[in-house]
Amino acid sequence: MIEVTSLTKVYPSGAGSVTAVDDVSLHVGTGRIFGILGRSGAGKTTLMRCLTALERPTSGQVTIGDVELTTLSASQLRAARHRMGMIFQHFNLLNSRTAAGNIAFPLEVQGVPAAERSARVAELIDLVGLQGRADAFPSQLSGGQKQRVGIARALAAHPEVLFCDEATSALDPATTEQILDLIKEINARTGVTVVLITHESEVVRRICDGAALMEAGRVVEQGDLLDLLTDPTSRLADILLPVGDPALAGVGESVVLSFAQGNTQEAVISALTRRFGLDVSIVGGAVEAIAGRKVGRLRVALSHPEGHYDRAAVASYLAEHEVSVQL
Ligand SMILES: Nc1ncnc2c1ncn2[C@@H]1O[C@H](COP(=O)(O)OP(=O)(O)OP(=O)(O)O)[C@@H](O)[C@H]1O
Repeated sequence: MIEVTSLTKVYPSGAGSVTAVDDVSLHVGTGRIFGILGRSGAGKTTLMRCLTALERPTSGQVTIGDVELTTLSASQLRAARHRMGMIFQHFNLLNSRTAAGNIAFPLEVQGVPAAERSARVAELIDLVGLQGRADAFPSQLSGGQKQRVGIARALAAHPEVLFCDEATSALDPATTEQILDLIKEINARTGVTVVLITHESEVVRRICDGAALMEAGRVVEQGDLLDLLTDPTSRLADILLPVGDPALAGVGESVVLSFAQGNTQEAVISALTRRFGLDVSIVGGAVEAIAGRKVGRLRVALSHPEGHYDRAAVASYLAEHEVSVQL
């Protein structure tokens, strides 16, 4: 479990200061895959550096498991960091060491005996799908293979949390998918909690079960991904499953219908026409398999020949059919 409480990080800047992280509170349950999405400059890297104790916050607390990082001494912090794995956008491998040598490195630093180290490295090579490449140097590996080495190295000491800092931003779309799927598989097999910071909505859509949206140093939304995606007012939902500009609605009232269920949405749309006499035109829509469910958002323009309709009845009919809407 990760608990962040009122975390603020202020950097001095020229004559003034920059608040890179501004009063952020976050909760990430054990074993979850949690994505922190934000544009460049939103404060993601600074937040990640505070979570991994590479940076001391100006104020606030970070608790990982049962350890409150902000109260630890330098040596206690080093020990706490052994319980965290990190992977990076540019892999940060040692070019003079083979894949196996890179994976073994943190175990050497921690003084793990040679025989135990080689057994663990062999296990990790298998886990990340690098069979046959253990003796290759980073310069002989593709970007995706380098990130597999990075993941294996991060997992070497059995961390409680795997932190991923823009881990797929340097990879092409197909390799990105493979690496994300690998992270998801590792989470399922080992139960390691995963925290990803990213500016790519695909990362959150593909593997996360929880997410936060960061803007100008603040977390403006956070929670269970399915709850956010089925909340018609969610900004994160608009980013992850965009459904078109309300201005394109033309005649009628533009509303978003959100659902996380089977194929009943077509029936719901026709019921709006049959039962309530509404004209419904579809402006835009997106349906994706997210967190193991089929999740959809649909922007429709609603109008009624008489100019008004029973909004409460429509809202409760939709709610009965597990379709969320804000009317
Ligand atoms: N060491 C520092 N000194 C001064 N200002 C900093 C420092 N590190 C970050 N900042 C400022 O804090 C803000 C947030 O930066 P941060 O790198 O955390 O954002 P980000 O969301 O990770 O962006 P990017 O994806 O571009 O790295 C920015 O305005 C940045 O200029």
